[in-house]
Amino acid sequence: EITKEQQALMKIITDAYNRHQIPQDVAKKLLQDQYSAEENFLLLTEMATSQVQVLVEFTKNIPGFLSLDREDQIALLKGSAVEAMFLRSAQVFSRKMPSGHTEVLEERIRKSGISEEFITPMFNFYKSIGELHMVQEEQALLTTVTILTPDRPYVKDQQAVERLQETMLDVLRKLCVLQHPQEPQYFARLLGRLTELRTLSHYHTEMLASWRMNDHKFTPLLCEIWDV
Ligand SMILES: CC(C)c1onc(-c2c(Cl)cccc2Cl)c1COc1ccc(-c2ccc3c(C(=O)O)c[nH]c3c2)cc1
Repeated sequence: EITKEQQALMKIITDAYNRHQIPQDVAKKLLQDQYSAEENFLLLTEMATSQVQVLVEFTKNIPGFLSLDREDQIALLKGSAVEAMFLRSAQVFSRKMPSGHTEVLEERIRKSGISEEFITPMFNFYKSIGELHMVQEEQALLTTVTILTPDRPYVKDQQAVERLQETMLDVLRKLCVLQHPQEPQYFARLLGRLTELRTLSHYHTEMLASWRMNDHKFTPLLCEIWDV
């Protein structure tokens, strides 16, 4: 019983999610043939920077987001960027990119100076997302729900964010029932992934600290969004 408004909302968000992707010429750089830890780190930094730009554009298309307090918009983007990028890169793995980016992306992540203690949970997450076989509407809405998390640091008007997130959760819940009728727990499993994302986000903070200790440089955009 998805209403007409909810269908319109889902279409806006899914179209925006599909429209805002890393440009193919940037994604293709993953296929170049240098595989040193240094080269991998530089390429992943380029991917992440491009992905953040794509994420900012996508977020502007979330109905109601631009009506939030300007500083809260920034706080939501900073607080959710890593989680949104885990979701997006997870979809690259589960989509089994035809252009073979999947294997190459995995290879570069595994050999970019990330310690094994973070690699294991990261790829377990990628596997658990792949097993959900989300349709693109679910992927777009799950990313939107993640961005609209009210309890990020420095968010002032949490109620306003909560109202928006609840609207999106209601659509996502109905969509899950429609798309996975044989699995009544599917929506709950999706929300369980959001908990896993928070844990990965904490690991990511340590990954950044370790890269910085080894004198790795990030781009100005990543320094701004990750306060590094
Ligand atoms: C600063 C660097 C070293 C970093 O720090 N933490 C992480 C990091 C890591 Cl290593 C894992 C998860 C999240 C983050 Cl932020 C990263 C690298 O982040 C990314 C972000 C996004 C892609 C990514 C997205 C889409 C596509 C795509 C398509 O859509 O067609 C094709 N190729 C894609 C590549 C890859 C790597």
